[in-house]
Amino acid sequence: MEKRFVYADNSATTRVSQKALDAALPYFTELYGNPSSIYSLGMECAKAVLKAREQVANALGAKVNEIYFTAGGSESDNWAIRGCAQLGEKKGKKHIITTAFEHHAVLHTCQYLEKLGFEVTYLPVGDKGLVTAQQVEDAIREDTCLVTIMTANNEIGTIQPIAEIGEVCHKHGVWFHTDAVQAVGNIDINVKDMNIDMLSLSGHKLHAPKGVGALYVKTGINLPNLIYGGAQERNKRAGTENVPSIVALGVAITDAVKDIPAKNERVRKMRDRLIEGLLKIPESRLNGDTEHRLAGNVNISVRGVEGESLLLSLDLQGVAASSGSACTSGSLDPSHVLLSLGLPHEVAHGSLRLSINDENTEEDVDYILEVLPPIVKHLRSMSPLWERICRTENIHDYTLD
Ligand SMILES: Cc1ncc(COP(=O)(O)O)c(C=O)c1O
Ligand code: FES
Repeated sequence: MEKRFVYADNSATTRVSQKALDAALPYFTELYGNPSSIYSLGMECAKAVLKAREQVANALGAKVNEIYFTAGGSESDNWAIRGCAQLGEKKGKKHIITTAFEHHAVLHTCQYLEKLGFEVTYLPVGDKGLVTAQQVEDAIREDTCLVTIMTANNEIGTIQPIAEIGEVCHKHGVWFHTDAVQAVGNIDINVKDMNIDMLSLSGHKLHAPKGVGALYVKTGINLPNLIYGGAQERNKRAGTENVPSIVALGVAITDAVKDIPAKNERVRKMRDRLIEGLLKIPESRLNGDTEHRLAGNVNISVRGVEGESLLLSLDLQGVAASSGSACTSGSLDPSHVLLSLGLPHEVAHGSLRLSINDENTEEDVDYILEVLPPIVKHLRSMSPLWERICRTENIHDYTLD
């Protein structure tokens, strides 16, 4: 098969759609006003920001004044969690519930709050990467101010029972925030039906640019500022708006939430063919639940090889993928998500995430299935770790066949 470029890392980031780019471009050139200015050029821009706010609100089933634009998923997570902690502290509530496999934007914020005297419960996610509403209910205490649990995991794609978790939180009068950065555009979301009080999303995961995102905050929650210094975002988030990116986010999210079931059916078929093909590699396993899983997520561990080596070899063949998450791929530490499933370090290290979407084709799948197994075979033939595994576990070393 001829060498081709296959982008299979859509959980790391996505391409900006042509439509989103076209909508944004005039706001760099002709329509460069400051939305706070009162002359026409400024007001044009303020109108564009309002339209984008309506588009984001519609995509989530929220009200326009419940949407705040931010600089992305990490900022939204920080704002929601630190804001709720501040509100909770005033009422003497200094306990937070989250899971062991959240994105670092959530985990590191929680760890920071622990240093300030908060107590955090990190719920275990089991070997499938799922939590239950019952686990949340059992962990709620008198002094719990916030539950923050991601809608879909960025590494293994597992989808949590958000509506049930939200219901339990409301029963006990606890705020519920969800990091839906990986979920928006991939599963249908309605913040009211799903009992969500706060939700983080990020533009670059849904075909808008990097560095723009939003936080949904339910009416009635008076979240304190994360950034002070101006009246933007209804006095809550200072700083001149990133108008072109906000416009692009409005357009991109409107498209992203259209016809999700139909889009997913096609993506899921490709994903399942990938999984089936890759699991033919001896001593490989799929990480995370098979059913409650994003349609485009494949996460496999291949024993006896390093995830990093797999990535480099795949890159030479034109395939862009990821090992663990984008941040962890730069380091040699195994992913905290895979460790939270109970995988031994050795297995977690040999993990590969392929995240496809509706821009991928059946030919992409064919290509990955053609190039990956020989890469594994080659890497194993040079791996002292694989040799040791074969020797100690009496596995037939097929790389020598
Ligand atoms: C689940 C999750 N939360 C938060 C983020 C951070 O988003 P951003 O890159 O927009 O700050 C990411 C991106 O990797 C993510 O996957
Ligand atoms: S990009 Fe997701 S872990 Fe950093």
